[in-house]
Amino acid sequence: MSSEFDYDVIVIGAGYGGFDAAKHACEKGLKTAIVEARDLGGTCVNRGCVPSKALLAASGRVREITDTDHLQNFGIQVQGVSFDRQAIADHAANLVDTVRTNLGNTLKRLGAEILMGRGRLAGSQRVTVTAADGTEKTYSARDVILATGSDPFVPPGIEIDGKTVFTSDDALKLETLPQWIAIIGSGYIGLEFSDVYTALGCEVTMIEALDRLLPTFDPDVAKVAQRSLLDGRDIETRTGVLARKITPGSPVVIELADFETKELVEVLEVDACLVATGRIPSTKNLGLETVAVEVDRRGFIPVDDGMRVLRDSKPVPHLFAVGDATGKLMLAHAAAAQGVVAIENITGHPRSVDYRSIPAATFTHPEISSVGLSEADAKALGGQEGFEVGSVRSYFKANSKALAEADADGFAKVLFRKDTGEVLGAHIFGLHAADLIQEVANAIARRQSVKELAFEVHTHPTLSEVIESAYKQAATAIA
Ligand SMILES: Cc1cc2nc3c(=O)[nH]c(=O)nc-3n(C[C@H](O)[C@H](O)[C@H](O)COP(=O)(O)OP(=O)(O)OC[C@H]3O[C@@H](n4cnc5c(N)ncnc54)[C@H](O)[C@@H]3O)c2cc1C
Ligand SMILES: NC(=O)c1ccc[n+]([C@@H]2O[C@H](COP(=O)([O-])OP(=O)(O)OC[C@H]3O[C@@H](n4cnc5c(N)ncnc54)[C@H](O)[C@@H]3O)[C@@H](O)[C@H]2O)c1
Repeated sequence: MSSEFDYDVIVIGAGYGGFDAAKHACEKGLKTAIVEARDLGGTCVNRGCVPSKALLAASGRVREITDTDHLQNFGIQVQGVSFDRQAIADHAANLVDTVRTNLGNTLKRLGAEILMGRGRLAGSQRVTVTAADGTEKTYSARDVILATGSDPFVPPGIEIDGKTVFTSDDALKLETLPQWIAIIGSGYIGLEFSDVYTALGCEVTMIEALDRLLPTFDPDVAKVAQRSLLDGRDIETRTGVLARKITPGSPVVIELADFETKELVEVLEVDACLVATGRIPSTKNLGLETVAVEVDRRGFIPVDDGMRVLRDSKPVPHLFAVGDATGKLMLAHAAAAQGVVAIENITGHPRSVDYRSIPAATFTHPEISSVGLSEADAKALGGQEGFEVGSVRSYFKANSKALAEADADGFAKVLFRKDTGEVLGAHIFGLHAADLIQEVANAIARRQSVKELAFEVHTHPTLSEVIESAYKQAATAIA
């Protein structure tokens, strides 16, 4: 026990960022407390990754066994497929319970103290916790980690009733399957839910403010993904239009305005609407003013790559922040990695987060994944540092395993330095892209060159040979 302080470390927020920080702190022998205002596990476990992947798994099965054309390739006929919406919803809810319980048990087993309530800074090295009954208690800690995560962003003019107009928080409960649903936003959440809804028989209209769909993805990957995941499923789409007013009810009324002129262009009447327009940090009322820290324009806590909170661009002693609240990469594994890095620095082992090697995946059928630099950023870096960027594509239709699965749509694009061969990034659309990206992520983490990677032997026949083929093409291109 720390004699001077109540705890060595207090973590505010028990999402993946906070959980991994607290877990690693306990493993390092630190006296640790973790404060949570809502549910252990945060967004990912309760309202994010975990339930969404459960819905995608169940609806994916429905898609598979109702895809008669695909099954025909194997000589299989299936008739009369039915599913129970509530049972699918229960599958997701039960998984959430299991994962949340496991997470709590892990923290208890490791000796972390769980303080249920809302935490806020009360000056340097002090945290006040307000419990649900209003009682307050202030604790001291040598180091404090802010891990308060994020919430759905709802643009002004959009009214949420949680029944007919909702964010992912409510959509994950799968309380209804509307006949016609509009999805606002073609990012991660919009895409994953369009996959779930179309598999379960809903008609979807997708609305995107920017002038192209899937604007956050590699443009070439986005084109192929759009063809397969949206056009191929008869999803109606609108681009360059903002959902400027949405009124819940029956029907839900959506006013669409031109993104540039802001003039009304269309009014849609649908059965339901999912608002998937990004997320904002949960950094209000955190007591940041007590340590004179200012959040940025969008509310994110400024941090360096060692996860130290910055005040006037300089680290604030004993104060760290991790996860979505920092806005670096709003992904569960990124939050977890940041939590571990914060503890390493607290325990005197200097470490920083290597964002370039953190992969991302969208769990549609098939999946989309990426790691490292976009092609535009790679070329900009090349311009600054004086190297040329190479780009190769390897297609699933040339892969025996994908052909055996009769699921050979897609490709992997690998970006590399033409001088050294160092891998700079990869963007994949295709079967199991979320698993395939890890190999490239590991290569980027080690700053490896395609010159060596091209000689690494891959199991035949596996989808991993799509990456092997890309490495070989890249090595040949610079030989
Ligand atoms: C629908 C959906 C699907 C997703 N799918 C994926 C995926 O497949 N893969 C992936 O990597 N990421 C996914 N994400 C993103 C992922 O959920 C987040 O990046 C991750 O949860 C961030 O973790 P965090 O610890 O920073 O914050 P959070 O998980 O948001 O946790 C923060 C916690 O802090 C608590 N808190 C906030 N303020 C206080 C306070 N003052 N006092 C005490 N407690 C407080 C909150 O109650 C919450 O429990 C998904 C997100 C959504 C919405
Ligand atoms: N598989 C995963 O890892 C996963 C899954 C879901 C969510 N997430 C995380 O959650 C975050 C939030 O996801 P998201 O899909 O909500 O955000 P996003 O930023 O990925 O996409 C939001 C989209 O909505 C559009 N938009 C914004 N306002 C609009 C308006 N008024 N009208 C029309 N379009 C509008 C934006 O142009 C953008 O394309 C992601 O950034 C990601 O980090 C990750």
